[in-house]
Parts: sequence; structure tokens; C-alpha cells
Amino acid sequence: MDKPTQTSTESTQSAEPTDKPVVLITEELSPAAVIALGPDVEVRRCAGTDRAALLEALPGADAVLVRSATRIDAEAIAAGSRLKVVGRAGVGVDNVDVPAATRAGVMVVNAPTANVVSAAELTVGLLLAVARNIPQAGAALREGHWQRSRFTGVELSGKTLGIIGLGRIGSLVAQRMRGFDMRLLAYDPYVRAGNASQAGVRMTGLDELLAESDFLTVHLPRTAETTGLIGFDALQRVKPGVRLVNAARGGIVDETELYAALKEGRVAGAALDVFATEPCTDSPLFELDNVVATPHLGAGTIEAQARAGVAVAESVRQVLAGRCVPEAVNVHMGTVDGELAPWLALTEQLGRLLTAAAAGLRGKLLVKVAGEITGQDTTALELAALKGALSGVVQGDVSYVNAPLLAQERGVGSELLSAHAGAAPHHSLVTVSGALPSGEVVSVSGTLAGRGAGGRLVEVCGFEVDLALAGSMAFFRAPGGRSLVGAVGAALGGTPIDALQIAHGAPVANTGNEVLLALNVGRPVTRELLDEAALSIDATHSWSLDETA
Ligand SMILES: NC(=O)c1ccc[n+]([C@@H]2O[C@H](COP(=O)([O-])OP(=O)(O)OC[C@H]3O[C@@H](n4cnc5c(N)ncnc54)[C@H](O)[C@@H]3O)[C@@H](O)[C@H]2O)c1
Ligand SMILES: O=C(O)[C@H](O)COP(=O)(O)O
Repeated sequence: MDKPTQTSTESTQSAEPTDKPVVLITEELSPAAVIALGPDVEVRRCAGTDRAALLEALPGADAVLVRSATRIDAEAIAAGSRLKVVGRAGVGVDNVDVPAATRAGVMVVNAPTANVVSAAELTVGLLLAVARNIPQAGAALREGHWQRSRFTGVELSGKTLGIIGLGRIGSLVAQRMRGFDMRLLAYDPYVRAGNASQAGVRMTGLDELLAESDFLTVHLPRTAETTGLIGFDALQRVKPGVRLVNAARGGIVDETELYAALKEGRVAGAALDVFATEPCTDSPLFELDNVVATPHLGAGTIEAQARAGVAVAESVRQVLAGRCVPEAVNVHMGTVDGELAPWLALTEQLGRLLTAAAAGLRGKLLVKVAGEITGQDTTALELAALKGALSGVVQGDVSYVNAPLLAQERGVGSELLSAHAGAAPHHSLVTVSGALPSGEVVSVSGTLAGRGAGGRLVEVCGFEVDLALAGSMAFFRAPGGRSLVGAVGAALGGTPIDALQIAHGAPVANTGNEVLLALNVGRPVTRELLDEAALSIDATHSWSLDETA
């Protein structure tokens, strides 16, 4: 799809058939997101929090665009029988069952950087609010109370800020709070201390951070490991009088334990933007004077919403157009630029051909890339070979998303070897190889003849060929030295033969007296015709591939 010039077609949820891919939007997104989706999709809407409506709308959707309030769990993924992508217009994907999406071959994309500045700025606001009681003082004033001493606060300057999770947002918070003359500590076992110290942050263990911090701020993803991390134990170990901010995810701070610690005064104040269950309107925490609360507003700015909406809409368009995106949460394809794209298609075809030649898939798939193309990130070619190889042996859809999982389940491994040398006489070459049960190695190699040109098959099992890798193809390995062409032609009956090559074993490999007969044929060759032709020339091995399907 090209850059959008018109907005997409919009409709409320409808069962009307449409030619365009359907993008289901389940939460409030920036209008810029809908514009970015472009005219080639039909936009439908439903409330993601209305479970019944969501499950009813999902079967008609090719893509679903959500924020944090829509639960895309295994049931929702199963309901989305034609779903190709879940787009999360924001950072956290804890509301999406990513393993279930992966198994179903559905790509999950997010906008990992779109709202981080807004979230960091809200955190700064919450730190100031909890230090100076700003919202409480304002609310009291509106009720007619001019109470200056009641709302006496504390300074940030000179205090220690403990940052739990020094990722994108934690780092932006650190950068900003240095300007407030705070001493910065961070706990994040996955961050290198060297990088942190350059940013003026000292990495510590969690215990030390809890014991030394006057303010704590949480910037973790919600995972099994982080849920309840700031619970009874951690809150026993804090510096008495600490003030706590959580603008990451509800549930990381245990709300019941926090309530107890606030009541006791061990925690002097808390500012919470996120809650274990959202929306949250009647928490006991809201009864406490020393609690500041906002309704999950971290990403709630015009700028962040526009960035997140546009970024994820762009990714969804790309995925619907069959392209790969770097923001995919559950596919790791490296960088895929325009130049690599035709090589992906070629490698997928080679994978399919290999499975046909090897009559199945087992052991390990080796993907060798040589020549100029190795100047690029070729990681994705390994996935492409797996996708192609599996599509011949797996019931149901194989995609870049579920190919590694499906391969793993079948005990099939893969390896990518990339070396500049070894492509001659071609400018670039991809070879996919695997083993037969006998241990014999089967390989197929292909190249692209030029910009916009289709793939060429240049090697099959050690035999040199030069054939278009397209349409229907048939292959026979047979003893040489006889008239094979006439026999095969007769056996294939009226099947039009567009191109036929007889390749002799040497010099590519020691294939003895055997020859390879490779044909581009005008229509798919049935198993019966293939067997008949193979019998007529005493072929030791025959297979066909239909690339028109
Ligand atoms: N309130 C909002 O509206 C809002 C807006 C944006 C993001 N968020 C949330 O903020 C959080 C942080 O986002 P981010 O973009 O900085 O993510 P990030 O992935 O860049 O950073 C998270 C950090 O947490 C660390 N981490 C992971 N598990 C850990 C553990 N068990 N112990 C210690 N550290 C651990 C990681 O190493 C990483 O450095 C996420 O939960 C995100 O969903 C909330
Ligand atoms: O993870 C995020 O990006 C934030 O929590 C924002 O969530 P939202 O899109 O629902 O505001």
C-alpha cells in the first residue's frame, strides 16, 4: 500500500462483506491514526470493554487496534479467525495474550516510544504533586478552605529518588529529575551499570534502593516477576516517610499493602496513575488524604496520542500489505527494507521447494546467503525459509510469526549462514538445504535476475539449472544416457511444457551418471501423472511444486 492520501472508509460494526481489509478500532484513538490507516482499509469500531460486542466484531476483522482497556486474550484471538495483526497504540502489551497470538500466527505490534515522554512528564508531575500536596490543596480551596499549613510539603532537591526499572521512561525520568538536584538510584537487573552512571544514576540492589530512597518511582512492565514486587516485604524495607509514585502498571504495587503502609505512616504519600483493575473509581486508597490519583493519564497528551496512533496505524498497514515491521513484538526479523523484500519471497519459495524435494521436513534447515545481499541484515531470510518449508507440511496458516514455534514443535531447527563470497556467477545467492531420512543432503539455490525480475532457480540437489521459480514445476532424478524428454512428455499427456532442462551432475557435485530433469509446466502436475512420468524414465526421485496456488 502507498502513503494514504484519503481517509479510510468508516463504518460502525457491520456484517456487510467488504473487499478491503477490516481494521477494528476498540478504543479512543487520535483522528490522525484513522487518517494514517489510509483509504485501502475499512475501519469499524466497537467498544473494547464491551466483551460481547468485541467477540462479535472480531471474526470480521483483519486487524484490531487497541489501547490498554481492551483484553485481547486467547478467546479474543480465537474469535478473530482472519486476524493478521493486533496493533497496540502504546507501550504495554500486558492486555494482549502474545503467546496465543504467536501460536495463531497473528502479529502483535506496538508503539514502544510514542508516549514515553508524556509518561515521564506525568511522573514528574506526580512526584511534585505528592511532595507538595497540590491536588489536595486545590480541592480543599474549591471547597472554601484556605489551609496553608495543612498542606505543607517537602522539597525534592537534595533528596534521593529510587527508580525501579531504568528503561525508556525510567531513564527519561532520571534525566528530568537531575534538574531538580535529586540523587538518583536505580534498580534494574537488566541494565548495565556503566550506561546508568553516564546518566548520573547509580545502580543498586532493590534492598539498598528501598532503604535509601526518599521517593520511589516505578517504571516496570507488568509481568509474572514484577506483579506484587512492591508488596508487604518491600514496603517493610522502605525508608520511613518515603513517597511512592506508580505510573507504570497497576498490580506491581500491591494496593492493599500500600494502603496499610500509608495508614501506618511508613509511606508518607503515594501518587498512582495506574491500578490493578481499571477503570478504578472506588478504591479505599482514594479515602486517604496523602494519596494523589489520576485515571491512567500517562499517555494522555495530544502529542503522545497522535504519535502512538499514527505509528501503530502505519505498522498495521504494512502488515496488512504483507510486509514486516520492526515494531513487531512477537517476530524478530531484523531490518527489512525494500531491497530485501523480493529476497524474502524467493527464499520462501526455496523453502517450499526444499520440502517438496525432501518429501517432508526434518532435522535442520540451513539457509546460506552469499553475495551483495549480505551487506544487509538478512536475519529475516531464515524465517522466510522456515515459513516456506513449513507451509507444505502444516495444516493451517504459517506466518513469519508462528513459523519458529511450529518448527520447534516439529523438532526442526534452522541456521543462517551469511558470507559475501560464494555467490559467483550471480551477484547474490540463497541456498536452502536439509537432509533426507537417508542422511543425503538436499539443496536448492535461487537468485533474482534483476530489479523487479522474478526468482530464478539455479541449483537443485547439486545440479546446475536456470529456470523461472514460478508457476507449476516438476522435477525428476533419473539415470542418464537415454531419451528422457520424449518419455516424460508422453507421460505428462497434454500438460504444456514451457521450459525443460536436463542437468548433468558434475561439475557442481558428484552426482555420478544421474541427471536432473527440471520442467516449468503450464498447469499443476497431479501425483498420478508425476508417478507415471517417473516410472517411464526409471526416475529414482520425482516431485512437483505449484507456485500458482
Ligand atoms: N501510565 C501510562 O499511561 C504509561 C504510559 C507509557 C508506559 N507505561 C508503562 O510504563 C512501564 C515502563 O515503560 P517503558 O517504556 O519504560 O518500558 P521499558 O521496557 O523501556 O523499560 C522497562 C524496564 O524494566 C526493566 N525490568 C523488567 N523486568 C524487571 C524486573 N523484574 N526487575 C527490575 N527491572 C525490570 C527492564 O530491564 C527495562 O529496563 C510499562 O509498564 C509501560 O506499560 C505507562
Ligand atoms: O502502556 C502504555 O502505553 C500506557 O499505559 C498507555 O496506555 P493507554 O494507551 O491505554 O493510555
